[in-house]
Amino acid sequence: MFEKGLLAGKRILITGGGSGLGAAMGRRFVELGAELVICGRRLELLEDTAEKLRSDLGGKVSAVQCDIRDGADVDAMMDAIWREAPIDVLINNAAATFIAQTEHLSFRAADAILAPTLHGTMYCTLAAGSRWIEARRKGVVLSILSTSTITGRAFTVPSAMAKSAVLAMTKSLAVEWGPKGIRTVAIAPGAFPTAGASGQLRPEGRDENWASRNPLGRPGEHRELADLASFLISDSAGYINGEMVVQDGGAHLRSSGAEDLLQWTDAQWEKQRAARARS
Ligand SMILES: CCCCCCC/C=C/C(=O)SCCNC(=O)CCNC(=O)[C@H](O)C(C)(C)COP(=O)(O)OP(=O)(O)OC[C@H]1O[C@@H](n2cnc3c(N)ncnc32)[C@H](O)[C@@H]1OP(=O)(O)O
Ligand SMILES: NC(=O)C1=CN([C@@H]2O[C@H](COP(=O)(O)OP(=O)(O)OC[C@H]3O[C@@H](n4cnc5c(N)ncnc54)[C@H](OP(=O)(O)O)[C@@H]3O)[C@@H](O)[C@H]2O)C=CC1
Repeated sequence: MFEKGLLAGKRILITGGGSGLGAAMGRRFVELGAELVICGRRLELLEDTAEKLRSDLGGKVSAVQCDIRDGADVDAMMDAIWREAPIDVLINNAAATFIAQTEHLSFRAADAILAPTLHGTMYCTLAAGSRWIEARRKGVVLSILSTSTITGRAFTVPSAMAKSAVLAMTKSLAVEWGPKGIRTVAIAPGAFPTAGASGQLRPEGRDENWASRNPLGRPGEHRELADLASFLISDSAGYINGEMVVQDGGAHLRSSGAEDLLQWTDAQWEKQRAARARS
């Protein structure tokens, strides 16, 4: 679909690049010629992913441990990256979520979602953007959001709030940083099964028929998202700025994806809380 060297010469940082969609995007970017840096909290996972990419594809891939909830950690990571070479693209992919009845969320639980998904994303964007602007370099920020930015989403309210805020950031910075050569873009994926998303969002007992209710009758494939991301960060998309592309098979036109949970009984929610307390 793409020229082999579509991303040649680009150095890309993916937050949460050790697993799930972050790892899938990383693989595609390296296939297309990019140099990759992946970060997250679990160094062993990151090293394993980086090693697999290097041995499969032969590209330059490095792993950095960083908790994006901590601004000082983000700055230290960016300093270390910049000492080697500046990045050209930041992928804001790391995030957290879980299903819960909102009235049962403690403040700490709300912060557990908002801290990486909103604050961490802002810290990474600021840390990359300020360095690009100081050096008068071009850059691209691609944020992985959600269709909850359009529909809202019951039972994952802090995630919907954080993703909507990052969409506002994407649109606002398109205007403020566009003149400085920095593009900000976003993808709103529908359901792309990953261990992280399934673990947090699809506990045992939740409706199994969600994929068949998608207008296209299937979930997304990681490769499809990775291809869209590759295009959006490439020079071929150089005139796309401030936009969020929805990639969900049309699912959000039908429902937000949380309506099955409205049927859950208090007993089911109680069971969900108890299962978490035991884990
Ligand atoms: C059409 C459908 C499309 C679907 C769209 C989906 C859109 C978004 C998807 C995603 O984001 S998928 C990515 C999912 N991946 C992850 O979440 C991975 C990262 N996860 C984590 O870091 C953690 O699992 C966590 C969920 C953030 C928890 O992290 P943390 O270590 O900070 O938590 P704790 O210290 O254990 O607890 C803090 C606080 O939060 C409460 N809490 C934690 N989990 C739950 C839960 N499942 N339910 C309710 N409350 C929870 C915990 O009890 C603590 O609060 P207090 O008890 O101290 O008050
Ligand atoms: N899969 C899906 O269906 C959908 C996913 N999305 C979005 O796609 C993105 C990827 O999700 P997905 O691949 O499914 O899930 P994963 O759980 O695999 O990805 C989350 C990644 O973020 C990292 N991460 C979490 N917290 C932090 C932190 N504080 N600091 C640094 N890294 C962190 C995790 O690594 P570690 O734990 O090692 O830190 C992990 O690699 C997310 O933004 C998600 O909201 C949106 C809609 C649907």
